[in-house]
Amino acid sequence: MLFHRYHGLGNDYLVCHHSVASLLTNQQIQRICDRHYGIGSDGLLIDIDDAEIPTLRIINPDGSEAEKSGNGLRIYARYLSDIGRVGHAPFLVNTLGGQVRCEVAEGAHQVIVDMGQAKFSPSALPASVEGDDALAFPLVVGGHQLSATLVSMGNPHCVILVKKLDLDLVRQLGGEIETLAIFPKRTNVQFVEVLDRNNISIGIWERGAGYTLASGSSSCAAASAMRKLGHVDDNVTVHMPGGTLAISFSGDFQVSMRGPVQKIASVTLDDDCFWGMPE
Ligand SMILES: N[C@H](CCC[C@H](N)C(=O)O)C(=O)O
Repeated sequence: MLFHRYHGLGNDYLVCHHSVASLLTNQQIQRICDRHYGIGSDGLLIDIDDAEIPTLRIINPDGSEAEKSGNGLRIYARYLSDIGRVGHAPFLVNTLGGQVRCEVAEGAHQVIVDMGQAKFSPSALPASVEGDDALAFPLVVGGHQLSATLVSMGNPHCVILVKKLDLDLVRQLGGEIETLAIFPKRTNVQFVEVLDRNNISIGIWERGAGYTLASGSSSCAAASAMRKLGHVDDNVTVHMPGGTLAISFSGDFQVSMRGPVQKIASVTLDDDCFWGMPE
């Protein structure tokens, strides 16, 4: 079975055709994503090419399915370019979290994705929080008084504004916030420090993946929350441990993301990877 391994700012994914994915159980996908017993990855991207518009499914390392992934979409767009299915003209991609527009820039190392509209209604995540939006609301987690803003990019995000970013706190509290009862489908988590009106620094805890070096939808959500709160302007550089993404806003919180993609390898998986697993 053939997999293609890419990363976007250190948020790495395996890509495979749906004819390969259809042979795999959810347990086997989790094994493939394991960094010791499998190839290792922050998730699996499944290319569904039997429709006129390319369709992407996104499976997290814990086997859960995500509605959208920003780095995943940039990687998928680059993969479609590498296999010659698209050129440099913009094209549409369908995801569970909605249709997006992608463009692979010259040289294929930069990809632009119009990620759709940021939504602030708790019901969009979903989250069981009263009101039309949940902006800078108090959340007590692990004895810490936090200020949370909820955003949907098609997938759910809980954005925590802090004075000073502490990545250890992201690792310490991320999993507890991810699984709070107010998030029936769990949530992605970002801790955000506003550097100035055009720069933010974020730490990421991903739903179904844990701490990651970068996240596209998290960057969009964090920048959108800070814009909604009036802390940033229409163009924001998001600084993450894995690198930076350029986020820009148009209209009513329509979010565009531009950033790099690199191919690492194509990998043929040996069936022995699954030896000893329950049938
Ligand atoms: N784990 C996320 C999906 C991947 C998000 C991240 N890798 C990105 O680049 O947006 C979720 O369950 O919503």
